[in-house]
Formats: sequence, C-alpha cells, structure tokens
Amino acid sequence: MTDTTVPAATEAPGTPVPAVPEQPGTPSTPVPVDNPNLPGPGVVDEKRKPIMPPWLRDRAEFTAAAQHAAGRLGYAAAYHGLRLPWYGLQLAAMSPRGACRFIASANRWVWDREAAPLRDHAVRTEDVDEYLHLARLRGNRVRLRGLVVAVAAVFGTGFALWLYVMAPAFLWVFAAGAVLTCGYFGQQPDAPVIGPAVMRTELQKLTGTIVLRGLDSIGNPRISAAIKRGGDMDGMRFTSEIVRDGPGYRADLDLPYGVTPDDIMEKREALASGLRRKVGCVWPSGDPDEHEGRLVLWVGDRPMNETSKPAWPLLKDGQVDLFKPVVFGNDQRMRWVEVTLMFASVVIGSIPRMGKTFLLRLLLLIAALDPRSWILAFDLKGTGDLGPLEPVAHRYRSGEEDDDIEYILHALREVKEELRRRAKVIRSLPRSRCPESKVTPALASDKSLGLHPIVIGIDECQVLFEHDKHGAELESICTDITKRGPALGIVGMYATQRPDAKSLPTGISANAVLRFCLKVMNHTANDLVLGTGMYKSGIRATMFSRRDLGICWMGGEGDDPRIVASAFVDAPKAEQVAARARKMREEYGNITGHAIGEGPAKTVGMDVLGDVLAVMGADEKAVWCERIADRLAELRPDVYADWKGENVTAAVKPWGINSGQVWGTTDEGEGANRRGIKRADVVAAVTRREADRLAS
Ligand SMILES: Nc1ncnc2c1ncn2[C@@H]1O[C@H](COP(=O)(O)OP(=O)(O)OP(=O)(O)O)[C@@H](O)[C@H]1O
Repeated sequence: MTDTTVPAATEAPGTPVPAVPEQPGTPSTPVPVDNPNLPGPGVVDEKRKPIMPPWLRDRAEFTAAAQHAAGRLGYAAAYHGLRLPWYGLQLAAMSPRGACRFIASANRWVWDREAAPLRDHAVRTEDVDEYLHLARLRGNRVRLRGLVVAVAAVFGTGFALWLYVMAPAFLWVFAAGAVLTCGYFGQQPDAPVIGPAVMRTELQKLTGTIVLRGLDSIGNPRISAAIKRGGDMDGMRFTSEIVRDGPGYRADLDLPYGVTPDDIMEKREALASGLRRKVGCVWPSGDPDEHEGRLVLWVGDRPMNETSKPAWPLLKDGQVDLFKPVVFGNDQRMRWVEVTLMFASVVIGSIPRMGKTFLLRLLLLIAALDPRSWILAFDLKGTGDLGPLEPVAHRYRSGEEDDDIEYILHALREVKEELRRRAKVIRSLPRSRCPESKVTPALASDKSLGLHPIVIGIDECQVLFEHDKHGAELESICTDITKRGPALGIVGMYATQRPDAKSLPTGISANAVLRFCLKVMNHTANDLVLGTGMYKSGIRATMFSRRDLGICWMGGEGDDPRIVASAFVDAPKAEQVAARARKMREEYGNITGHAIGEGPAKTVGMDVLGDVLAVMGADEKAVWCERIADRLAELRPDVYADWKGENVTAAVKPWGINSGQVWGTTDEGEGANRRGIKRADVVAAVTRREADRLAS
C-alpha cells in the first residue's frame, strides 16, 4: 500500500510526497503539499502586559506586601534596639584596634605607600625616567596629603577646644561617635558586632537549565529526546522569560508535540526531584488561554503547606453577602481565592485528617456572617467541631446516635417542606420581581417572603445515608436539596471522609456545583468528588501529600478547577467569628431555632391527620384526645412519644376539627366525660384535603 502520510512540518517546503494512487498497482505521482506562497494566519492574538505590577493594583496584595515589609522592619528595630548597649560596649572595646588601623592607613596614605611597589619595580629594572616620574609624583602627593592631615588636625583640635568651651555636652557626643566609629573599623571582618536580625536561607534561582533538567528527569521519552536534540525540532521551547511571580518563579514553555501538561502533573514528584525542590513547591499546570501543549511551571520558594498564609480577612471584621464572592483561601502564589455559596451545592471529600471539617466550618462561618441566613450544622463525627456555630445555628446537632439522626431527619423534613413552600412563593411572584424564577438578593432581604438563604452543612454525611431505618429518606431529601435547593436559596454542603458511591450518592455528587477535594487515594474517589473525567484530565487530588492539610482542588468556581489552601481558622477563632455573626444577627433580628433553644418540629412532613384517622377504630364515633395521643405514641414513638391530649387538639385544629366533651370509659371501667374528637370530622377533613390536593 502506498504511503499517504502528510510530511512533517520539518520537511522542506515543497517536498513532494506520494499521493493516493488512482488505481491499485499504479505508481503514485508525488505532489507538493507545502505551498511556499500559502499566507500565514498573521498575528491572531496580542497580549498586553500589565502596566502596573499586580501587587500594586490589588489592594489586598499591596496591603499584604506592605504589612510584610513593615513587620520585618519592626522586628529588626526591636531586635537591634534591645542589643544597642551591648553593641556600644563591644565597639568601645574594639575602638583602640580601630584607632590603630585608622592611624596606620592614614600613615600609608600620607606617605603614598600604595605606589611603593611601582617605585621598587622602577629601581629594580633601573628605569631612571620612570623612577624620577614616580618620585616627583610621590613628592607632590606627600606634600598635599601632609597638608590635608595638618589642616584637619589643626581644625579638629580647634573645633574640639571650641566645643569644650562652648558646648561641652556635644564634645562628649562627638567623642562617643569617634569611639564607635573607631570600634566599627576595629571589628574582625568575619565576626561583625551587628549581625542580621533575620537569618535568610538563599534558594537557587530557577533557570532554564534547571527547568529542562527537571523535565528531563521525569522519564518522558519525548521530552528527553526533545531536550537532547535542542528542542526546536520537536516544538519544545520557552515562550517567555522565567519571571518572579508571587513567592516563586514562573516558567512558560511549549512541550514537545503530543505531550500535555497532564503528563508532567502526573510526575510531579519526579519533577520536584529533578528541580531539587520539595514536592510542595512544584506546581505544573496548563494555561487555559493557550493551546494544549503549553505548560506553566510555577516553582514556589517554600512548599505551599509551609508558606505562612495571610490571616483570613473576615476574621476580625466584615459582613458577607452570600450572593457575592467571598475570600476563603489562597492559591499557591498566596493570592486570595473566592467562593460564591449562593446557588451552589457543595461536596467536600478526602481521606481522614486532611481538613474537611475545618473547610466545612469555614464555609458555614462565611454563611453565618450574612445576617439573613439560617445555618443548619450537623456534625455526625460527634466531636463538636461545628460547635462554635451553635450561637448562630437555626438547627445544630453533634453525634451519630439514633436520637441525633432523628433530630437531623426532622430538621431536614422541615427543609423539604420549606423547599415546597419556597417553590410556591417563587411561582406566585410577578416576573418583574423574580425574572429568573430563583431567589434574588432583593427577595432574600424581603423578610415577609421568607426567602432568606438557608445553608446546611453535614459533616460525615455518609453516616446519614447509610442509616438502616432513615437512610433512604435522608438521601432523597438531600438529593432534592442538592437539585432544587440552589435556585430556591437553599445551599446543601456535604463532607465525607469516604468518598464512594454509597457515602456520596450519585444524585448528590453528580449535581453538586462546588467541589472541594483534599487528598484522596485513588481516581474513583477523585472523580466522585470533583466530577467524572477529572482524574483523566489531570485534576488529581491524589498528588497531594499527607502534609498538605487544608489544600484542595476546587471545582465549580471559575472556568477551571484550581488548587486552594483554605484559610486556617481554628475553634477559638471560629468562636470569635460566630460571636461577631451573632451580634449582626441580633441587630437584624435573625436569632432563631437552636440559638434560642428550639428544636425542629417532629411532625413536619408527617401526615398527622392520616395518623389520627389510622388510630381511630372504624366503629368508634368519637375518641378522647389523650387516648389518641397514647395510640399515636405507639404507632410512631420517634414522632409522638411526648404527645399529650392537648397536642392532638392543637394538631387537628388547623384542619377545622374542634374538640368537645366526649363520653367514654376509662381503662379502669369508669365512665367519664373528657375532651375528644369525632371520627366523622376527621374523615371529612381528610376527604377535603385530598380533594384540594387533586384540584391543585
Ligand atoms: N486550612 C488548614 N490549614 C492548615 N491546617 C489545617 C487546615 N485545615 C485543617 N488543618 C489541620 O488538619 C487537621 C485535620 O483537620 P480536620 O479535623 O478538619 O480533618 P478532617 O479531614 O475533617 O478529619 P476527619 O476525617 O478525621 O474528620 C486539623 O487538626 C488542623 O490542624
């Protein structure tokens, strides 16, 4: 079969290649495929470099840089200030040596000793002219310098005498200055009195050679071959010079044809070894604005997990609008990264002890700082990590016992009811107020509508979904929250240390908007948290080390997933933030539920009317309310255990059923008149309700 391959770009223009034969067996006629006159596409893109460096344009970065510089200056001032008397003593002790050195060098200078070797040479070579010239030069110099010294001595002595008479205090100041100066010159060169306040470790500068060495060492045959051949032929080249970018270096380069940044990201550790850096310093990535072969290699001065992070800006002050992006962490270059919680549902996954709970708590704190929101915090680990949120929580529970699960179930049933109610409210609003059929900031602020943000955080959510009795119901409510919640102002956030299909049901993992994946062990967990295909496209949380606490891949905010180190807010700091949030909420009038000691209503989502009817015998005309309460407690102890007769009366009243005196017999067989309800009234109420449901 004749070869029909298009020649490589490296072939000379006009090189003939065989074309497809018209008839089998006919010899092919070579035709040129590279037309030298084919016009080029010209410049397709132009990128302007910023006139102002980014740190000068960004207020936060500028403040961080200024604070860093001021901090260093302040530290040096305090360090040296404390040691000043000791410096003075040491310099005074060294002043005689300094004075001798000064006299010796002044003496050498006056007698022009530096030119002595030249004069010696002239004598040895018997160069009379040269010698005479040098001797004349020396004579002139000695005269002039001697004069300078004599004048300085006379004026110096005169000035000292004048000071002695006119301002003796100043004489001491000058004398002390002279002693310290002599001491300064008397120091041993290898042991200066005043050392640096901060010891710095110098790092090797990142150069092109080091980058190529690193890339060569990852064992990719195409890269190694391209480096050996000089790169150009294989399309490998640096596209701009290596620059400082934040606390590190950035190198942009084109990889050999067919190699993608993913091939490099996979071998991050080998690359770090080749660059002679810790793996936490080395962050290869693609450039979303460029072609698939462009690599951006960012090499930090220190590993991301060792770089001291700036304090979270909302720690001390500031209010949040959940509809707007809020700062919650930094990228590798210590630039702030923002998150928008509204209209999102969130999943957080990782192996244990990587910082999921801290991250979930941070996101809940952000939500708490919007005074309109309701916070529902459920910690199924049971260690109280979400405890700092209690003062602002509408619903809060820590633990995984049956009564904890039931509390959460009731709270989530309330949310389900709320979803229904909100959908109706939104449907009823005119288009002008609700143009996109979803909650807007204005609607959320209108207290009469009750469309404020509701943020639910569930840590170790797998415990809920795996529960024998309520697992299925809990999963269905959470899936509903994930799917419908964002448009209705309800944000569900789920964290799990076991990201598998059972812990994070696909209904949730597939519909989540924001995804945070801290270290995981395999590609299945990676894709379950970050989304299908992420591992394949190089977004791999498996690359984090166990020391990368709080560092995650974040997907869903912006075009591409990015690496973020979440701000470190420990429990005491979280309590401070929650206290601030509580104050704001008190002013706004939004302290509800758990924060004022109320729990969820256990009957929400339950068919109380149906249950009442179910416990009344078909042959009973009317039953005492207290008896109905006992029977209900038997039917569903988890819901009705604490019910008394009054609860039954109150529960059926909204359905138009009024209790009245009913004649009956006590368990002991005595006749008595007590409050009760008629079965016919209940049947009529159920019928009315069903008819209404069918009609709507
Ligand atoms: N953003 C962060 N920066 C630095 N360290 C952090 C950060 N977040 C958490 N850590 C550290 O990681 C440790 C584990 O955090 P956390 O309890 O949130 O982990 P986890 O993944 O929820 O663990 P588990 O799976 O056991 O519940 C914390 O003790 C904390 O010191």
